[in-house]
Amino acid sequence: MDGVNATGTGKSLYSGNVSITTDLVSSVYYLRDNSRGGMYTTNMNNRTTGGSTFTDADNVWGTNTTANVQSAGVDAHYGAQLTWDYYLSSFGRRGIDGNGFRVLSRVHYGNRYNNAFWNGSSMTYGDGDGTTFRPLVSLDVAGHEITHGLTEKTAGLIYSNESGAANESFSDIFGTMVEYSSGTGDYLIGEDIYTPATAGDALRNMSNPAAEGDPDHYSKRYTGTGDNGGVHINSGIQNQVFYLLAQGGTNRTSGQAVTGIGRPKAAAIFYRALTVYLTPSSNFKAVRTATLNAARDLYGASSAEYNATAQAWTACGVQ
Ligand SMILES: Cc1cccc(C(=O)O)c1OC(=O)C1CC1
Ligand SMILES: [Ca+2]
Ligand SMILES: [Zn+2]
Repeated sequence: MDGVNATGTGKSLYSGNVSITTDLVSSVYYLRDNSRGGMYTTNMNNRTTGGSTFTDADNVWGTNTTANVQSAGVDAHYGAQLTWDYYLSSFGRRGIDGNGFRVLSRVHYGNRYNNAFWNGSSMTYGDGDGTTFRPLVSLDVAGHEITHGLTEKTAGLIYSNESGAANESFSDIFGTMVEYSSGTGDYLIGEDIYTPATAGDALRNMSNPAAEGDPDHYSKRYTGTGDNGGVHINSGIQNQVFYLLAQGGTNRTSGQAVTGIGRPKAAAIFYRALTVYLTPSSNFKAVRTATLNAARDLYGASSAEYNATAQAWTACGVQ
């Protein structure tokens, strides 16, 4: 039944008080957004099956604390909303499939569950155990998980070894872009959710991957079999390429400098590479080629943007 779009007030865990689009049906508000493909957010009640769409009587949701189960629902719903808006306003893409794909966000999954994942049709967020993780619903995580869906529906990068590390990096890149779209951002991944007792750390660091134990240069890549061949480790190489291309700077391993072109242009190059050129088995060399093709298409073969793209990959050891 089509309800009436309403603007609710969401008291989130990590983004303060935010406006969220909700659905009014017979005097009850639902955490559903008919203006964005019908995306909706459910409460899993700390189980791993079932779940029901959050409802509310007065369209004011959560209390900015975990004491109210709606708070995490607000973050997940807001994160999905910002991710939809980012891809639509930046690239004209309506949803992860370009055809208004209806995103489901599931929160309070499992018991003290230290994970967040995309399962092919929905994002799922655990509450964390309170020591390693707080509820995993921050903006960069929402953007990260939903981008796994976009990657699945475009390049389909196989989730192991270098194609898997590229897959992970695209999710970190666009999770970060979604976070910045909120008005404030950083090049840390999961800083709001990771180890609440330790300030300043994160799951990953794009400006200095080594700060979280990941490589910033191809010569330092992990070649073992853990983590599906290091998908969350070697992502640091491509994350560093993006950071240097966007912001400019010098790679700590090679000492090579890169002239930055700004986040929007760097994101446009990586988005076009992902959605036009890459294939399931693409490795870092193929991503370099794809981003050069994208930069040529967007800015010209001898443009500053093209040259900076080549410079960034070279600085990180991918020729
Ligand atoms: C916490 C976690 C564990 C395992 C896989 C992922 C995954 O989605 O790759 C994961 O979530 C993240 O990396 C998000 C970005 C913080
Ligand atoms: Ca961040
Ligand atoms: Zn991921």
